[in-house]
Amino acid sequence: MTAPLLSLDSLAKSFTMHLQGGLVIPVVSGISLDVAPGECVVLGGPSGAGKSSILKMIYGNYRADAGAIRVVDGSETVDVATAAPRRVMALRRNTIGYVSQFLRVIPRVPALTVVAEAATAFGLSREEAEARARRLLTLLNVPERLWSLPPATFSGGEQQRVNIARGFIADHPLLLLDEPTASLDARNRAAVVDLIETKKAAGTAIVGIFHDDDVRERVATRIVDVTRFAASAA
Ligand SMILES: Nc1ncnc2c1ncn2[C@@H]1O[C@H](COP(=O)(O)OP(=O)(O)OP(=O)(O)O)[C@@H](O)[C@H]1O
Repeated sequence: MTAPLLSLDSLAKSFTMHLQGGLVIPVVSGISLDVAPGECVVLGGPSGAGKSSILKMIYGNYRADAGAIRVVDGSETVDVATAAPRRVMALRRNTIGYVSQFLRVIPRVPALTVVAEAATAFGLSREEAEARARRLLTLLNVPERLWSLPPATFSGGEQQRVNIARGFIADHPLLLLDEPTASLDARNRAAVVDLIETKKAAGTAIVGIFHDDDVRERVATRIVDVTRFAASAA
């Protein structure tokens, strides 16, 4: 088997509610999972099982309570669980892409620039970035008349497609997808499935959450039910 790009080792997460007298809510524990280049591992399980929390730990948004999150970054391996914030920021720039369920709207910046900026931040030239942005917005059926407008007034589905274009434009070796197809119609879901297949074929390692069964079945190389990592209250 190809060496993993991402390795979760005995990872655990609970939340401490400081305003509730320090109440501890255990979420997941003992997560060990390897993801190789070209694989798409889908996290399954019911609402509240901890799927998004796992993605947020890998991206460094949530701190892990225990365990390691090893990510291969060029010739180095970085443990996100213990890395300094500056190292995590560099990982996000070069190695880990993340598509959340909603676009964080940036005021006054046109949609084409919102998308292209993710590629220039990754190190591509402005020309290449804009060419890729145009191609992706076309593939995702975002009408050209919208490209020069800021996405603040776009519909939910249009904003989400700008968000997906932004997440897919660079060549990050690891891509985290948190329900990217949630607000899309069948045609655009199919466009996202095609984009995921292209990334897999290019050797990107993907960890994703998809509520649509048809999308999940089409893109998953493996489905991991996270309820098997359910943590119990101490
Ligand atoms: N920042 C937070 N503070 C407190 N509790 C949180 C926080 N984030 C998540 N939780 C709790 O952790 C549990 C897991 O949430 P998470 O969002 O990871 O689940 P999920 O499996 O992705 O659910 P869904 O499918 O509904 O999105 C939930 O009980 C949630 O309330």
